[in-house]
Amino acid sequence: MLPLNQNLQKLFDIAQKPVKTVIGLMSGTSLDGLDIALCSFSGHGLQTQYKLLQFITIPYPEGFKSEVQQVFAKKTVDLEKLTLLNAYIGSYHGELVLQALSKWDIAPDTVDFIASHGQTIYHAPKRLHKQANYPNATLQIGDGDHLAVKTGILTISDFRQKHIAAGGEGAPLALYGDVLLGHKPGEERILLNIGGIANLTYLPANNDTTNVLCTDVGPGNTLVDAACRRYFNKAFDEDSAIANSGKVNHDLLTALLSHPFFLEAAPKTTGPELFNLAFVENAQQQSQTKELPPEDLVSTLSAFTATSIINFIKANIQVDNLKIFVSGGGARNPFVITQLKLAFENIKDTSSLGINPDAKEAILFALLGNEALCGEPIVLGDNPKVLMGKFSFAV
Ligand SMILES: Nc1ncnc2c1ncn2[C@@H]1O[C@H](COP(=O)(O)OP(=O)(O)OP(=O)(O)O)[C@@H](O)[C@H]1O
Ligand SMILES: CC(=O)N[C@H]1[C@@H]2OC[C@@H](O2)[C@@H](O)[C@@H]1O[C@H](C)C(=O)O
Repeated sequence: MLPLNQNLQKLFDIAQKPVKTVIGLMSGTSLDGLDIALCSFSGHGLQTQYKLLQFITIPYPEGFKSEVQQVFAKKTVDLEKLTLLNAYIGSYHGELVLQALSKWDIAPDTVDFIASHGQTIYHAPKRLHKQANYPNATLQIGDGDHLAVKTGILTISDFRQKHIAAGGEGAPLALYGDVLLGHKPGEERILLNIGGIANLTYLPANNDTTNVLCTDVGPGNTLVDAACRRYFNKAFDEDSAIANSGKVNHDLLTALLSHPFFLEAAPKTTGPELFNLAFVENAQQQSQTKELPPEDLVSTLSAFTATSIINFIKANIQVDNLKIFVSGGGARNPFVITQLKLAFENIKDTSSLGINPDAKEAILFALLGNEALCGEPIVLGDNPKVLMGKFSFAV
């Protein structure tokens, strides 16, 4: 037999290791920074065991955010800018990984692989683009080859395309991690992530994976963040200070909740391509609330986030003794969490499951990378039965 080339040999050797050291990277729709989770993994599938060894979010500088904003969720963009950002973000994320490793005093060559989500630039499920001849589509940039070459570490990236190729919408991928790490027989659980967009996974007590449901439910923080940027020159509503200083306008709230997205059957996905300030202005026009004071707008948008989550769960997951575990930056938004607590008895953040709520999505990508390298496709109802991710070698 011919020897494997060095890249394939390395891949084979890593796949055989009983314990792997993995970096999971997530750069979400909030554009707040890069989440870096250093984990160790052993096993795969339902036997997966992981430990979070280190976690950091490295905030993006304002200059970087505004560059990305130029192409983010925009129908029309400067194609040169997009091309430049694809290479730049890959290499920049590589630099941030090296910074984090140096801070933790960990040598890059002790990391087996990086699993990188990249930066979503445009999410276009058919429900949004409505062009019969085109499939579901999504675009994440920050090419894995640049990360691999910059860090010298094998990189797995671009996880969402296979999900679409196999019939999905490319999201939410949380399902795969939530089933492997968050399921407990005998307990009705929801794992709710409130990031830029809110999504949830329902894990039934009877262990029936055909009944697992994972879907986006509506805006998480994206509208509140956008209103804070426009009216208060702030990146977000820290500790709900603005929302708590305003009043919820119920006419506007009703108009926001009347969007057909909320009546569509789950699973479904969405993004800031739909939930943006133009959508809010349209609802303000419908409800004749264009003159609303900005703090009332932030209150109403915060109530919109909470109410759309509450409505979805009440309409779709009618089970007794439901336990809800929240993650994502929205878990730190007191206004939203207070409303959720009024609606549901049993709600905590995912740290009570031993899962760091800020790190959960970065851990998810580390886990998906582990599956890509040494897992088997698993059956989860009608969800695509695939292993996702593309391999980039450092040499
Ligand atoms: N102290 C706080 N008070 C209020 N809101 C907060 C606080 N801390 C974080 N947030 C919210 O959380 C957001 C960041 O959330 P997160 O990092 O989960 O988003 P993301 O990973 O970009 O999202 P997605 O899962 O949609 O890709 C901030 O933009 C802000 O809206
Ligand atoms: C296309 C895209 O980037 N979607 C994100 C976004 O952020 C939250 C929600 O919308 C979710 O569907 C998804 O991310 C998580 C990690 C997921 O796929 O589970």
